[in-house]
Amino acid sequence: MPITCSSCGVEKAALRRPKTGDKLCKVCFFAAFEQEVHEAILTNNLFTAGDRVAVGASGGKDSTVLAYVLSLLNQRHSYGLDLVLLSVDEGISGYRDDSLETVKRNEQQYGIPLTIVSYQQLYGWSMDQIVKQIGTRNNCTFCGVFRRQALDRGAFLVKANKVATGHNADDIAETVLLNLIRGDLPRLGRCAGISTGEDGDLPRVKPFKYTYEKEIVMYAHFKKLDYFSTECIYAPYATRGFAREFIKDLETVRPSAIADLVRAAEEFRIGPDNAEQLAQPKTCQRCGYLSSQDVCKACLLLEGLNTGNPRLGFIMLANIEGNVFKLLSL
Ligand SMILES: Nc1ncnc2c1ncn2[C@@H]1O[C@H](COP(=O)(O)OP(=O)(O)OP(=O)(O)O)[C@@H](O)[C@H]1O
Repeated sequence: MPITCSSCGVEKAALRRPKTGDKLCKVCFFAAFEQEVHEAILTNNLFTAGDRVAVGASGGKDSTVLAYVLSLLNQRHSYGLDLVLLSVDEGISGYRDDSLETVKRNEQQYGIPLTIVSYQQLYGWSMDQIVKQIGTRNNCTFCGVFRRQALDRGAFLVKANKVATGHNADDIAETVLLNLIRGDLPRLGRCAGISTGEDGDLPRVKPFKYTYEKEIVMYAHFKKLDYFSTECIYAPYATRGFAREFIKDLETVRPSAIADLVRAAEEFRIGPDNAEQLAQPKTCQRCGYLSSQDVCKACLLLEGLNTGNPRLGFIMLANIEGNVFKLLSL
């Protein structure tokens, strides 16, 4: 006997929402999903009419759904946003080149203009070249630091005043756990924020902060969105993967684990000692882009690469972060 949608009471239920357990038809699921993102945007004042928003577009499920839903909500609720797609080509053959083809199709499908910036063009190094130099152990650190700055630089290039990324509740829960393991209290207190850098030139917002990854996948699947679903070829070595597996296991005994981890970090109060460690935003003395230190992390890592001693950049980075675990992993 088919189960009826618990929202409209008319249509056949097509799915069980991972977040609430509700059995819904496709139309009611779409409506609930979109409404929750809309409420997260409104409640947290993520956007102001006239904002030019660079949507970080990797071609993966999260950013593809984000671009689609932002464009839909922008029209439906007249947000008055000027949306642009911004992709960073890290130079990973067999991975990013394929996913960028997806973003190029999304540009046509959603009618949002796309700009691509590359590590090669910005730093003179592709990730393939970096991995050749340093191997696959610490490569995600280089990629993460460069991507963060590349998104800033791309956003300045297209004259965006805000960056939106597809980070979802699962991503944030993983970050909470990683910061806890590292004992990085200043970051622990900050990582669950739905927006960062509000005081600076380029705030970043995460409209999917409360959205579960499983629901994003369901949304993309039922809407038949065009996205790229292969994992990064260099990612299997990242610590984040282990945090992800741990949270998945935890969810089997505690289904609210993701929401709990996000809430725990939100509730976390930064004491005066840790507050001092929260560096104020400034500009890098070398490249002039946003930095929390006199010389930004990208420039430190680049110095190591360009002097043929990539470990040096990594050590300098670990030192300014006071991250003994990074040093131990060398
Ligand atoms: N190469 C890139 N170019 C532009 N934005 C990116 C890129 N990589 C990541 N991002 C942005 O950062 C967010 C989080 O990236 P992450 O690497 O965690 O991927 P993810 O969780 O698999 O997301 P997605 O499914 O969108 O790839 C993405 O949703 C996207 O907004």
